[in-house]
Amino acid sequence: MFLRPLAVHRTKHRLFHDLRTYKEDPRWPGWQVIIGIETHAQIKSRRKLFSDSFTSTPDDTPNTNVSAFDAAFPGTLPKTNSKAVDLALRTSLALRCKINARSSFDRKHYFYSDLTSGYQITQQYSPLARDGELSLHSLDSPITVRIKQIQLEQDTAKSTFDSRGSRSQIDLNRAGTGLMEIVSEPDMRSPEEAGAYVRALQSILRAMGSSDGNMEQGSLRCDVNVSVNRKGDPPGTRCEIKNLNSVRFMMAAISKMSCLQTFSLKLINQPAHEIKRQKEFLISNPGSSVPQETRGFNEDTFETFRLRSKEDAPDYRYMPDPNLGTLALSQSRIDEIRNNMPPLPWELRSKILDKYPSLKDKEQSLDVLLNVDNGREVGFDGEDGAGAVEYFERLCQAPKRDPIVILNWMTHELLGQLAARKQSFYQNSLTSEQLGELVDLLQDKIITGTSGKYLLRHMLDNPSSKSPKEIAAELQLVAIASSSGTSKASDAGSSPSSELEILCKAAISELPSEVAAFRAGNKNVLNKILGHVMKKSRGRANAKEVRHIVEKLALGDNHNGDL
Ligand SMILES: Nc1ncnc2c1ncn2[C@@H]1O[C@H](COP(=O)(O)OP(=O)(O)OP(=O)(O)O)[C@@H](O)[C@H]1O
Ligand SMILES: [Mg+2]
Ligand SMILES: [Mg+2]
Repeated sequence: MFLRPLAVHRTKHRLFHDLRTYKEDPRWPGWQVIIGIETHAQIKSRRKLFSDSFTSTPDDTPNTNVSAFDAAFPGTLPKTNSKAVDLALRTSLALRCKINARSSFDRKHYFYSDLTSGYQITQQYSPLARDGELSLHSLDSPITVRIKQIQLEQDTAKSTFDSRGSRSQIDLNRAGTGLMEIVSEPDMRSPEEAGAYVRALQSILRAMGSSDGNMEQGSLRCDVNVSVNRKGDPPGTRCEIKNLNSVRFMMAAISKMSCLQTFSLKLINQPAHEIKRQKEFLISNPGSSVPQETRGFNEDTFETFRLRSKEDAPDYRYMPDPNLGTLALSQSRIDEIRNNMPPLPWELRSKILDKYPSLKDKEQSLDVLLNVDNGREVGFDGEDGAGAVEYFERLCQAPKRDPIVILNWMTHELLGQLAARKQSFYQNSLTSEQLGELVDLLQDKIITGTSGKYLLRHMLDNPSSKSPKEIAAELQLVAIASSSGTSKASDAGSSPSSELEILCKAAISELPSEVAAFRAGNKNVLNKILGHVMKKSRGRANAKEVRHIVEKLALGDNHNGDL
Protein backbone atom coordinates (compact mmCIF):
# COMPACT_ATOMS: atom_id res chain seq x y z
CA MET A 1 0.00 0.00 0.00
CA PHE A 2 2.70 2.48 0.98
CA LEU A 3 5.03 1.54 -1.82
CA ARG A 4 2.85 2.80 -4.61
CA PRO A 5 3.27 6.58 -4.21
CA LEU A 6 7.02 6.11 -3.89
CA ALA A 7 7.15 4.11 -7.12
CA VAL A 8 5.11 6.77 -8.93
CA HIS A 9 7.38 9.46 -7.59
CA ARG A 10 10.47 7.57 -8.76
CA THR A 11 9.05 7.08 -12.23
CA LYS A 12 8.24 10.76 -12.57
CA HIS A 13 11.65 11.64 -11.27
CA ARG A 14 13.41 9.42 -13.82
CA LEU A 15 11.27 10.75 -16.64
CA PHE A 16 12.12 14.27 -15.66
CA HIS A 17 15.79 13.44 -15.94
CA ASP A 18 15.62 11.38 -19.08
CA LEU A 19 13.74 14.16 -20.81
CA ARG A 20 15.59 16.95 -19.08
CA THR A 21 14.95 19.66 -21.58
CA TYR A 22 17.80 20.77 -23.77
CA LYS A 23 19.04 24.07 -22.47
CA GLU A 24 21.32 26.08 -24.70
CA ASP A 25 24.71 26.77 -23.15
CA PRO A 26 26.20 29.83 -24.88
CA ARG A 27 29.64 28.24 -24.59
CA TRP A 28 28.71 25.37 -26.96
CA PRO A 29 25.56 26.42 -28.88
CA GLY A 30 23.72 23.58 -30.67
CA TRP A 31 25.41 20.91 -28.50
CA GLN A 32 24.53 19.10 -25.31
CA VAL A 33 27.09 17.87 -22.80
CA ILE A 34 26.26 14.89 -20.58
CA ILE A 35 28.31 14.08 -17.49
CA GLY A 36 28.21 11.15 -15.05
CA ILE A 37 30.69 10.78 -12.20
CA GLU A 38 32.13 7.76 -10.38
CA THR A 39 33.69 8.76 -7.05
CA HIS A 40 35.86 6.59 -4.86
CA ALA A 41 35.70 7.73 -1.25
CA GLN A 42 38.01 6.19 1.34
CA ILE A 43 36.01 5.06 4.34
CA LYS A 44 37.14 6.77 7.53
CA SER A 45 37.23 3.62 9.64
CA ARG A 46 40.05 2.80 11.99
CA ARG A 47 40.67 -0.56 10.33
CA LYS A 48 40.72 -1.82 6.76
CA LEU A 49 37.71 -3.39 5.03
CA PHE A 50 38.64 -7.06 5.34
CA SER A 51 41.59 -7.16 7.77
CA ASP A 52 42.48 -5.98 11.28
CA SER A 53 45.28 -3.67 10.24
CA PHE A 54 44.87 0.05 10.76
CA THR A 55 44.14 2.43 7.93
CA SER A 56 46.95 4.91 7.22
CA THR A 57 47.46 8.55 6.39
CA PRO A 58 49.77 9.54 3.52
CA ASP A 59 52.36 10.59 6.17
CA ASP A 60 52.68 7.12 7.73
CA THR A 61 55.93 5.22 7.21
CA PRO A 62 55.43 2.94 4.19
CA ASN A 63 54.55 -0.72 4.81
CA THR A 64 53.83 -0.30 8.53
CA ASN A 65 50.08 -1.05 8.49
CA VAL A 66 50.01 -4.34 6.63
CA SER A 67 48.55 -7.67 7.67
CA ALA A 68 49.24 -11.00 5.98
CA PHE A 69 45.84 -10.72 4.24
CA ASP A 70 46.67 -7.23 2.84
CA ALA A 71 49.89 -8.67 1.42
CA ALA A 72 47.89 -11.59 -0.09
CA PHE A 73 49.70 -14.36 1.74
CA PRO A 74 48.23 -17.70 0.65
CA GLY A 75 45.74 -19.13 3.09
CA THR A 76 44.65 -15.80 4.62
CA LEU A 77 40.94 -15.04 4.71
CA PRO A 78 38.92 -11.80 4.63
CA LYS A 79 36.70 -10.75 7.53
CA THR A 80 34.30 -7.89 6.82
CA ASN A 81 34.75 -4.84 9.08
CA SER A 82 31.23 -4.03 10.26
CA LYS A 83 32.14 -0.44 11.27
CA ALA A 84 33.22 0.32 7.71
CA VAL A 85 29.96 -1.18 6.44
CA ASP A 86 27.99 0.97 8.93
CA LEU A 87 29.69 4.14 7.66
CA ALA A 88 28.87 3.20 4.06
CA LEU A 89 25.28 2.53 5.14
CA ARG A 90 25.05 5.93 6.79
CA THR A 91 26.31 7.54 3.58
CA SER A 92 23.82 5.52 1.49
CA LEU A 93 20.94 6.68 3.71
CA ALA A 94 22.13 10.30 3.55
CA LEU A 95 22.02 9.96 -0.25
CA ARG A 96 18.48 8.59 -0.01
CA CYS A 97 19.44 5.21 -1.47
CA LYS A 98 17.55 1.95 -1.18
CA ILE A 99 19.66 -0.43 0.90
CA ASN A 100 20.17 -3.88 -0.50
CA ALA A 101 19.38 -6.26 2.37
CA ARG A 102 21.57 -8.92 0.73
CA SER A 103 24.57 -7.66 -1.24
CA SER A 104 27.61 -9.66 -2.32
CA PHE A 105 31.28 -9.35 -3.19
CA ASP A 106 33.04 -10.16 -6.46
CA ARG A 107 36.64 -10.44 -7.55
CA LYS A 108 37.80 -8.09 -10.34
CA HIS A 109 40.99 -9.54 -11.79
CA TYR A 110 43.85 -7.55 -13.25
CA PHE A 111 47.59 -7.63 -12.95
CA TYR A 112 49.47 -4.65 -11.66
CA SER A 113 52.20 -4.24 -9.07
CA ASP A 114 49.92 -2.40 -6.63
CA LEU A 115 47.50 -5.35 -6.45
CA THR A 116 49.31 -8.22 -4.74
CA SER A 117 46.40 -10.71 -4.87
CA GLY A 118 45.80 -10.18 -8.59
CA TYR A 119 42.19 -9.18 -7.93
CA GLN A 120 40.26 -6.43 -6.19
CA ILE A 121 37.24 -7.30 -4.06
CA THR A 122 34.30 -5.17 -5.20
CA GLN A 123 30.52 -5.38 -5.54
CA GLN A 124 30.00 -5.67 -9.28
CA TYR A 125 26.67 -7.48 -9.41
CA SER A 126 24.87 -6.76 -6.17
CA PRO A 127 25.95 -3.45 -4.59
CA LEU A 128 25.26 -2.26 -1.06
CA ALA A 129 22.78 0.44 -2.13
CA ARG A 130 20.96 1.73 -5.22
CA ASP A 131 18.69 4.47 -6.53
CA GLY A 132 19.56 7.48 -4.42
CA GLU A 133 19.62 11.18 -5.17
CA LEU A 134 21.54 14.31 -4.32
CA SER A 135 20.04 17.79 -4.77
CA LEU A 136 22.39 20.59 -5.72
CA HIS A 137 21.02 23.78 -4.21
CA SER A 138 24.14 25.87 -4.67
CA LEU A 139 23.53 26.21 -8.43
CA ASP A 140 21.66 29.14 -9.98
CA SER A 141 19.23 26.55 -11.40
CA PRO A 142 19.23 23.75 -8.79
CA ILE A 143 19.11 20.16 -10.05
CA THR A 144 18.83 16.69 -8.53
CA VAL A 145 21.40 14.11 -9.56
CA ARG A 146 20.35 10.48 -9.23
CA ILE A 147 22.77 8.09 -7.55
CA LYS A 148 22.87 4.84 -9.49
CA GLN A 149 24.62 2.76 -6.84
CA ILE A 150 27.04 2.66 -3.95
CA GLN A 151 29.38 -0.30 -3.79
CA LEU A 152 32.01 -1.36 -1.29
CA GLU A 153 35.48 -2.21 -2.53
CA GLN A 154 39.13 -2.44 -1.54
CA ASP A 155 41.68 0.25 -2.26
CA THR A 156 44.92 -0.84 -3.92
CA ALA A 157 48.46 -0.41 -2.63
CA LYS A 158 50.38 2.64 -3.80
CA SER A 159 53.16 2.38 -6.33
CA THR A 160 55.63 5.17 -6.97
CA PHE A 161 58.23 5.16 -9.67
CA ASP A 162 61.71 6.18 -8.71
CA SER A 163 63.20 7.37 -11.99
CA ARG A 164 66.75 7.66 -10.61
CA GLY A 165 66.82 4.07 -9.45
CA SER A 166 64.61 2.92 -12.38
CA ARG A 167 62.42 0.96 -10.07
CA SER A 168 58.89 0.92 -8.69
CA GLN A 169 58.29 1.12 -4.96
CA ILE A 170 55.20 -0.42 -3.44
CA ASP A 171 53.62 0.82 -0.21
CA LEU A 172 51.04 -1.64 1.09
CA ASN A 173 49.66 0.73 3.76
CA ARG A 174 46.72 1.65 1.53
CA ALA A 175 46.07 -1.91 0.32
CA GLY A 176 42.69 -3.11 1.51
CA THR A 177 41.42 0.23 2.87
CA GLY A 178 37.65 0.39 2.45
CA LEU A 179 36.29 2.46 -0.42
CA MET A 180 32.76 3.45 -1.33
CA GLU A 181 32.33 3.74 -5.09
CA ILE A 182 29.47 6.19 -5.53
CA VAL A 183 28.20 6.13 -9.11
CA SER A 184 25.96 8.91 -10.38
CA GLU A 185 23.52 8.65 -13.28
CA PRO A 186 24.49 10.85 -16.24
CA ASP A 187 22.42 13.78 -14.95
CA MET A 188 24.86 16.67 -15.14
CA ARG A 189 25.04 19.02 -18.11
CA SER A 190 27.94 21.37 -17.40
CA PRO A 191 31.29 21.49 -15.59
CA GLU A 192 29.67 23.74 -12.97
CA GLU A 193 27.01 21.12 -12.22
CA ALA A 194 29.76 18.49 -11.98
CA GLY A 195 31.74 20.70 -9.58
CA ALA A 196 28.66 21.38 -7.44
CA TYR A 197 27.93 17.63 -7.33
CA VAL A 198 31.38 16.73 -6.03
CA ARG A 199 31.34 19.57 -3.49
CA ALA A 200 27.89 18.53 -2.22
CA LEU A 201 29.09 14.94 -1.97
CA GLN A 202 32.15 16.07 0.00
CA SER A 203 30.00 17.92 2.51
CA ILE A 204 27.72 14.89 2.98
CA LEU A 205 30.67 12.53 3.48
CA ARG A 206 32.18 14.90 6.02
CA ALA A 207 28.90 15.46 7.84
CA MET A 208 28.39 11.69 8.05
CA GLY A 209 31.98 11.21 9.29
CA SER A 210 32.31 8.49 6.66
CA SER A 211 35.19 9.97 4.63
CA ASP A 212 37.54 12.97 4.73
CA GLY A 213 36.49 13.57 1.13
CA ASN A 214 39.83 15.21 0.51
CA MET A 215 40.68 15.13 -3.21
CA GLU A 216 44.15 16.63 -2.86
CA GLN A 217 45.18 13.94 -0.37
CA GLY A 218 43.54 11.17 -2.36
CA SER A 219 40.78 10.20 0.07
CA LEU A 220 38.29 11.15 -2.68
CA ARG A 221 39.03 10.36 -6.33
CA CYS A 222 36.79 11.06 -9.29
CA ASP A 223 36.43 9.44 -12.68
CA VAL A 224 34.40 11.72 -14.92
CA ASN A 225 32.39 10.37 -17.87
CA VAL A 226 31.70 12.94 -20.58
CA SER A 227 29.75 12.70 -23.81
CA VAL A 228 28.63 15.30 -26.32
CA ASN A 229 25.67 15.19 -28.70
CA ARG A 230 24.01 17.56 -31.16
CA LYS A 231 20.75 19.20 -30.07
CA GLY A 232 17.95 16.66 -30.58
CA ASP A 233 20.30 13.66 -31.04
CA PRO A 234 20.54 10.80 -28.52
CA PRO A 235 23.38 10.95 -25.97
CA GLY A 236 26.87 10.48 -27.42
CA THR A 237 29.43 7.82 -26.48
CA ARG A 238 31.07 8.51 -23.14
CA CYS A 239 34.77 8.86 -22.55
CA GLU A 240 35.95 8.32 -19.00
CA ILE A 241 38.64 10.63 -17.56
CA LYS A 242 40.38 8.82 -14.72
CA ASN A 243 41.65 9.82 -11.31
CA LEU A 244 41.11 13.55 -11.15
CA ASN A 245 42.40 14.87 -7.87
CA SER A 246 40.80 18.27 -7.41
CA VAL A 247 37.40 19.79 -8.21
CA ARG A 248 39.10 22.47 -10.30
CA PHE A 249 41.05 19.92 -12.34
CA MET A 250 37.87 17.94 -12.83
CA MET A 251 36.05 21.01 -14.17
CA ALA A 252 39.07 21.85 -16.32
CA ALA A 253 39.17 18.34 -17.78
CA ILE A 254 35.56 18.74 -18.91
CA SER A 255 35.96 22.28 -20.18
CA LYS A 256 38.92 24.55 -19.85
CA MET A 257 36.65 27.57 -20.21
CA SER A 258 34.90 26.86 -16.93
CA CYS A 259 38.01 27.36 -14.89
CA LEU A 260 39.70 30.29 -16.55
CA GLN A 261 38.81 32.53 -13.67
CA THR A 262 40.85 30.37 -11.34
CA PHE A 263 43.71 29.53 -13.65
CA SER A 264 46.09 31.59 -15.69
CA LEU A 265 44.74 33.12 -18.89
CA LYS A 266 47.73 31.83 -20.84
CA LEU A 267 45.83 28.56 -21.10
CA ILE A 268 43.18 30.14 -23.31
CA ASN A 269 44.92 29.27 -26.57
CA GLN A 270 46.00 25.78 -25.67
CA PRO A 271 44.58 22.72 -27.39
CA ALA A 272 41.52 20.70 -26.63
CA HIS A 273 39.76 19.89 -23.43
CA GLU A 274 37.22 17.09 -23.51
CA ILE A 275 34.11 18.91 -24.80
CA LYS A 276 36.08 20.68 -27.50
CA ARG A 277 37.86 17.46 -28.48
CA GLN A 278 34.64 15.45 -28.80
CA LYS A 279 32.83 18.25 -30.68
CA GLU A 280 35.69 18.53 -33.15
CA PHE A 281 35.66 14.77 -33.69
CA LEU A 282 31.92 14.76 -34.39
CA ILE A 283 32.21 17.71 -36.81
CA SER A 284 35.08 16.21 -38.79
CA ASN A 285 33.64 12.64 -38.79
CA PRO A 286 29.98 13.05 -39.77
CA GLY A 287 27.90 9.96 -39.04
CA SER A 288 30.47 8.41 -36.63
CA SER A 289 30.40 8.46 -32.89
CA VAL A 290 33.30 9.37 -30.62
CA PRO A 291 35.36 6.23 -29.87
CA GLN A 292 34.79 5.05 -26.31
CA GLU A 293 38.02 5.58 -24.40
CA THR A 294 39.52 5.83 -20.99
CA ARG A 295 41.56 9.03 -20.77
CA GLY A 296 44.00 10.69 -18.40
CA PHE A 297 44.37 14.39 -17.56
CA ASN A 298 47.57 16.39 -17.85
CA GLU A 299 47.62 18.90 -15.00
CA ASP A 300 50.17 21.13 -16.74
CA THR A 301 48.54 21.51 -20.16
CA PHE A 302 44.93 20.86 -19.07
CA GLU A 303 44.53 18.34 -21.89
CA THR A 304 43.04 14.90 -21.66
CA PHE A 305 44.99 12.11 -23.34
CA ARG A 306 44.13 8.59 -24.45
CA LEU A 307 44.96 5.79 -22.01
CA ARG A 308 43.12 2.92 -23.70
CA SER A 309 40.25 2.31 -26.07
CA LYS A 310 37.21 0.14 -25.37
CA GLU A 311 38.77 -2.66 -27.43
CA ASP A 312 41.85 -2.56 -25.22
CA ALA A 313 39.73 -2.65 -22.06
CA PRO A 314 40.89 -5.47 -19.85
CA ASP A 315 38.66 -8.49 -19.32
CA TYR A 316 38.30 -8.44 -15.56
CA ARG A 317 36.92 -12.00 -15.36
CA TYR A 318 34.55 -11.07 -12.55
CA MET A 319 33.58 -13.93 -10.25
CA PRO A 320 31.84 -14.05 -6.88
CA ASP A 321 34.35 -14.07 -4.01
CA PRO A 322 34.05 -17.56 -2.58
CA ASN A 323 35.37 -16.53 0.84
CA LEU A 324 32.90 -13.76 1.58
CA GLY A 325 29.42 -14.94 0.72
CA THR A 326 26.46 -12.64 1.19
CA LEU A 327 26.52 -9.41 3.17
CA ALA A 328 23.15 -9.66 4.94
CA LEU A 329 21.80 -6.56 6.68
CA SER A 330 18.89 -6.86 9.08
CA GLN A 331 16.18 -4.22 9.03
CA SER A 332 16.92 -3.47 12.69
CA ARG A 333 20.57 -2.68 11.89
CA ILE A 334 19.51 -0.36 9.06
CA ASP A 335 16.89 1.29 11.30
CA GLU A 336 19.41 1.81 14.07
CA ILE A 337 21.77 3.58 11.70
CA ARG A 338 18.92 5.67 10.29
CA ASN A 339 17.83 6.70 13.79
CA ASN A 340 21.34 7.74 14.83
CA MET A 341 22.40 9.71 11.78
CA PRO A 342 24.36 12.91 12.42
CA PRO A 343 22.61 15.98 10.98
CA LEU A 344 22.91 16.48 7.23
CA PRO A 345 24.80 19.61 6.09
CA TRP A 346 21.63 21.57 5.26
CA GLU A 347 19.99 20.54 8.56
CA LEU A 348 23.05 21.76 10.46
CA ARG A 349 23.00 24.98 8.45
CA SER A 350 19.41 25.83 9.32
CA LYS A 351 19.97 24.83 12.96
CA ILE A 352 22.89 27.27 13.19
CA LEU A 353 20.99 30.04 11.43
CA ASP A 354 18.06 29.57 13.84
CA LYS A 355 20.39 29.77 16.80
CA TYR A 356 22.52 32.68 15.50
CA PRO A 357 20.26 34.72 13.18
CA SER A 358 22.91 37.42 12.72
CA LEU A 359 24.87 34.95 10.54
CA LYS A 360 22.27 35.22 7.76
CA ASP A 361 24.46 37.82 6.04
CA LYS A 362 27.52 35.61 6.41
CA GLU A 363 26.34 32.56 4.50
CA GLN A 364 29.57 32.17 2.55
CA SER A 365 31.69 31.98 5.70
CA LEU A 366 29.10 29.69 7.26
CA ASP A 367 29.41 27.32 4.29
CA VAL A 368 33.17 27.32 4.75
CA LEU A 369 32.65 26.31 8.39
CA LEU A 370 30.14 23.59 7.48
CA ASN A 371 32.44 22.13 4.84
CA VAL A 372 35.57 21.90 6.97
CA ASP A 373 37.56 18.72 6.50
CA ASN A 374 37.77 17.80 10.19
CA GLY A 375 40.40 15.17 9.52
CA ARG A 376 40.79 11.64 10.74
CA GLU A 377 40.25 11.83 14.47
CA VAL A 378 36.83 13.41 14.37
CA GLY A 379 34.06 10.99 13.62
CA PHE A 380 36.57 8.15 13.27
CA ASP A 381 34.52 4.96 13.03
CA GLY A 382 31.51 7.24 13.31
CA GLU A 383 32.39 8.48 16.81
CA ASP A 384 31.58 12.08 17.49
CA GLY A 385 34.44 14.44 18.17
CA ALA A 386 34.72 18.20 18.31
CA GLY A 387 34.48 19.14 14.66
CA ALA A 388 34.67 22.73 13.46
CA VAL A 389 30.95 23.37 14.04
CA GLU A 390 31.04 22.15 17.64
CA TYR A 391 34.17 24.24 18.25
CA PHE A 392 32.33 27.28 16.89
CA GLU A 393 29.37 26.63 19.16
CA ARG A 394 31.61 26.27 22.20
CA LEU A 395 33.19 29.61 21.35
CA CYS A 396 29.79 31.26 21.08
CA GLN A 397 28.72 30.02 24.52
CA ALA A 398 30.25 33.03 26.31
CA PRO A 399 27.35 35.51 26.24
CA LYS A 400 29.28 38.66 25.32
CA ARG A 401 30.89 37.14 22.21
CA ASP A 402 29.61 38.16 18.81
CA PRO A 403 29.02 35.08 16.57
CA ILE A 404 29.98 37.14 13.49
CA VAL A 405 33.37 38.02 14.99
CA ILE A 406 33.88 34.38 16.04
CA LEU A 407 32.93 33.10 12.58
CA ASN A 408 35.32 35.57 10.91
CA TRP A 409 38.18 34.60 13.18
CA MET A 410 37.53 30.92 12.67
CA THR A 411 37.10 30.94 8.90
CA HIS A 412 39.53 33.69 7.88
CA GLU A 413 42.27 33.41 10.45
CA LEU A 414 42.24 29.97 12.10
CA LEU A 415 41.24 27.90 9.05
CA GLY A 416 43.50 30.03 6.83
CA GLN A 417 46.48 29.36 9.10
CA LEU A 418 45.69 25.64 9.30
CA ALA A 419 45.41 25.46 5.50
CA ALA A 420 48.74 27.25 5.14
CA ARG A 421 50.25 24.58 7.41
CA LYS A 422 48.45 21.81 5.44
CA GLN A 423 46.73 20.72 8.65
CA SER A 424 43.23 19.31 9.09
CA PHE A 425 40.99 20.68 11.75
CA TYR A 426 41.73 17.90 14.21
CA GLN A 427 45.41 18.90 14.15
CA ASN A 428 44.46 22.36 15.44
CA SER A 429 46.35 22.79 18.72
CA LEU A 430 44.43 25.90 19.81
CA THR A 431 41.62 25.03 22.21
CA SER A 432 38.26 26.76 21.89
CA GLU A 433 38.96 28.38 25.30
CA GLN A 434 42.21 29.85 23.96
CA LEU A 435 40.69 31.20 20.73
CA GLY A 436 37.74 32.53 22.75
CA GLU A 437 40.05 34.43 25.07
CA LEU A 438 42.05 35.76 22.12
CA VAL A 439 38.88 37.16 20.57
CA ASP A 440 37.90 38.64 23.97
CA LEU A 441 41.27 40.41 24.19
CA LEU A 442 40.56 41.94 20.80
CA GLN A 443 37.03 42.98 21.61
CA ASP A 444 38.23 44.54 24.87
CA LYS A 445 40.94 46.39 22.88
CA ILE A 446 43.68 44.83 24.99
CA ILE A 447 45.39 43.81 21.77
CA THR A 448 45.01 45.18 18.25
CA GLY A 449 43.84 43.15 15.22
CA THR A 450 47.41 42.99 13.91
CA SER A 451 48.69 41.68 17.25
CA GLY A 452 45.76 39.22 17.42
CA LYS A 453 46.78 37.67 14.11
CA TYR A 454 50.40 37.50 15.22
CA LEU A 455 49.35 35.92 18.53
CA LEU A 456 47.25 33.29 16.72
CA ARG A 457 50.15 32.34 14.45
CA HIS A 458 52.53 32.22 17.41
CA MET A 459 50.18 29.98 19.40
CA LEU A 460 49.76 27.57 16.46
CA ASP A 461 53.54 27.43 16.00
CA ASN A 462 54.21 26.98 19.73
CA PRO A 463 51.35 24.93 21.18
CA SER A 464 51.00 25.33 24.96
CA SER A 465 48.29 25.44 27.59
CA LYS A 466 49.11 29.07 28.46
CA SER A 467 46.38 31.65 28.12
CA PRO A 468 46.54 34.14 25.24
CA LYS A 469 46.68 36.96 27.81
CA GLU A 470 49.85 35.55 29.37
CA ILE A 471 51.44 35.03 25.97
CA ALA A 472 50.42 38.51 24.79
CA ALA A 473 52.17 39.97 27.87
CA GLU A 474 55.28 37.82 27.30
CA LEU A 475 55.48 38.89 23.67
CA GLN A 476 54.77 42.52 24.60
CA LEU A 477 51.73 42.60 22.37
CA VAL A 478 49.51 44.44 24.81
CA ALA A 479 48.07 47.49 23.08
CA ILE A 480 49.43 50.92 23.82
CA ALA A 481 46.65 53.04 25.22
CA SER A 482 46.00 56.65 24.27
CA SER A 483 45.76 59.43 26.85
CA SER A 484 41.97 59.20 26.61
CA GLY A 485 42.28 55.77 28.24
CA THR A 486 40.06 53.84 25.78
CA SER A 487 42.39 50.86 26.02
CA LYS A 488 42.51 48.60 29.05
CA ALA A 489 46.22 48.11 28.66
CA SER A 490 46.84 49.54 32.11
CA ASP A 491 46.95 45.85 33.13
CA ALA A 492 50.40 45.84 31.64
CA GLY A 493 51.60 47.91 34.58
CA SER A 494 53.53 50.53 32.58
CA SER A 495 52.48 54.06 31.87
CA PRO A 496 51.05 53.39 28.45
CA SER A 497 49.19 56.65 27.91
CA SER A 498 52.44 58.51 27.44
CA GLU A 499 54.04 55.69 25.37
CA LEU A 500 51.80 56.32 22.38
CA GLU A 501 52.40 60.06 22.54
CA ILE A 502 56.15 59.51 22.82
CA LEU A 503 56.02 57.36 19.67
CA CYS A 504 54.00 60.00 17.81
CA LYS A 505 56.31 62.81 18.94
CA ALA A 506 59.32 60.78 17.83
CA ALA A 507 57.74 60.28 14.39
CA ILE A 508 57.10 63.99 14.07
CA SER A 509 60.70 64.86 14.80
CA GLU A 510 62.03 62.01 12.61
CA LEU A 511 59.95 63.02 9.57
CA PRO A 512 60.23 66.82 9.43
CA SER A 513 59.63 67.24 5.69
CA GLU A 514 56.53 65.00 5.78
CA VAL A 515 55.17 66.96 8.74
CA ALA A 516 55.83 70.22 6.91
CA ALA A 517 54.00 68.89 3.84
CA PHE A 518 51.11 67.79 6.01
CA ARG A 519 50.92 71.20 7.67
CA ALA A 520 50.89 72.75 4.17
CA GLY A 521 47.75 70.75 3.37
CA ASN A 522 49.05 67.49 1.81
CA LYS A 523 46.64 65.02 3.42
CA ASN A 524 48.13 61.91 1.81
CA VAL A 525 51.42 62.26 3.61
CA LEU A 526 49.65 61.60 6.92
CA ASN A 527 49.52 57.88 6.05
CA LYS A 528 53.29 57.79 5.88
CA ILE A 529 53.58 59.31 9.35
CA LEU A 530 50.94 56.90 10.70
CA GLY A 531 52.73 53.95 9.08
CA HIS A 532 55.95 55.02 10.77
CA VAL A 533 54.29 55.06 14.21
CA MET A 534 52.52 51.72 13.61
CA LYS A 535 55.81 50.13 12.64
CA LYS A 536 57.59 51.46 15.71
CA SER A 537 54.72 50.20 17.91
CA ARG A 538 55.05 46.69 16.37
CA GLY A 539 51.33 46.62 15.62
CA ARG A 540 50.33 47.43 19.20
CA ALA A 541 48.90 50.87 18.48
CA ASN A 542 45.33 51.60 17.50
CA ALA A 543 45.48 53.35 14.11
CA LYS A 544 42.57 55.69 14.89
CA GLU A 545 44.19 56.88 18.09
CA VAL A 546 47.55 57.38 16.40
CA ARG A 547 45.88 59.49 13.73
CA HIS A 548 44.18 61.63 16.33
CA ILE A 549 47.39 62.24 18.30
CA VAL A 550 49.52 62.94 15.21
CA GLU A 551 46.98 65.44 13.89
CA LYS A 552 46.84 67.12 17.26
CA LEU A 553 50.61 67.29 17.62
CA ALA A 554 51.26 68.41 14.06
CA LEU A 555 48.47 70.97 13.73
CA GLY A 556 47.99 72.00 17.32
CA ASP A 557 44.73 71.89 19.29
CA ASN A 558 42.85 73.97 16.72
CA HIS A 559 42.73 71.42 13.89
CA ASN A 560 39.19 70.64 12.80
CA GLY A 561 39.75 66.88 12.82
CA ASP A 562 38.61 66.16 9.30
CA LEU A 563 41.85 66.35 7.46
N1 LIG B 1 26.28 8.94 -22.41
C1 LIG B 1 26.90 9.18 -21.27
N2 LIG B 1 27.59 10.34 -21.10
C2 LIG B 1 28.23 10.61 -19.97
N3 LIG B 1 28.27 9.77 -18.92
C3 LIG B 1 27.62 8.60 -19.02
C4 LIG B 1 26.91 8.26 -20.19
N4 LIG B 1 26.34 7.02 -19.98
C5 LIG B 1 26.72 6.64 -18.74
N5 LIG B 1 27.48 7.57 -18.14
C6 LIG B 1 28.08 7.53 -16.80
O1 LIG B 1 29.17 6.62 -16.83
C7 LIG B 1 29.39 6.06 -15.54
C8 LIG B 1 29.52 4.56 -15.68
O2 LIG B 1 30.02 4.03 -14.48
P1 LIG B 1 29.93 2.51 -14.08
O3 LIG B 1 30.64 2.34 -12.76
O4 LIG B 1 28.51 2.09 -14.14
O5 LIG B 1 30.65 1.70 -15.24
P2 LIG B 1 32.14 1.59 -15.75
O6 LIG B 1 32.74 2.94 -15.90
O7 LIG B 1 32.04 0.80 -17.00
O8 LIG B 1 32.85 0.74 -14.65
P3 LIG B 1 34.23 0.90 -13.85
O9 LIG B 1 33.79 1.06 -12.42
O10 LIG B 1 34.99 -0.35 -14.10
O11 LIG B 1 34.93 2.15 -14.33
C9 LIG B 1 28.21 6.48 -14.69
O12 LIG B 1 28.58 7.52 -13.82
C10 LIG B 1 27.19 6.98 -15.72
O13 LIG B 1 26.38 7.99 -15.20
MG1 LIG C 1 32.52 2.37 -11.86
MG1 LIG D 1 34.16 3.82 -14.80
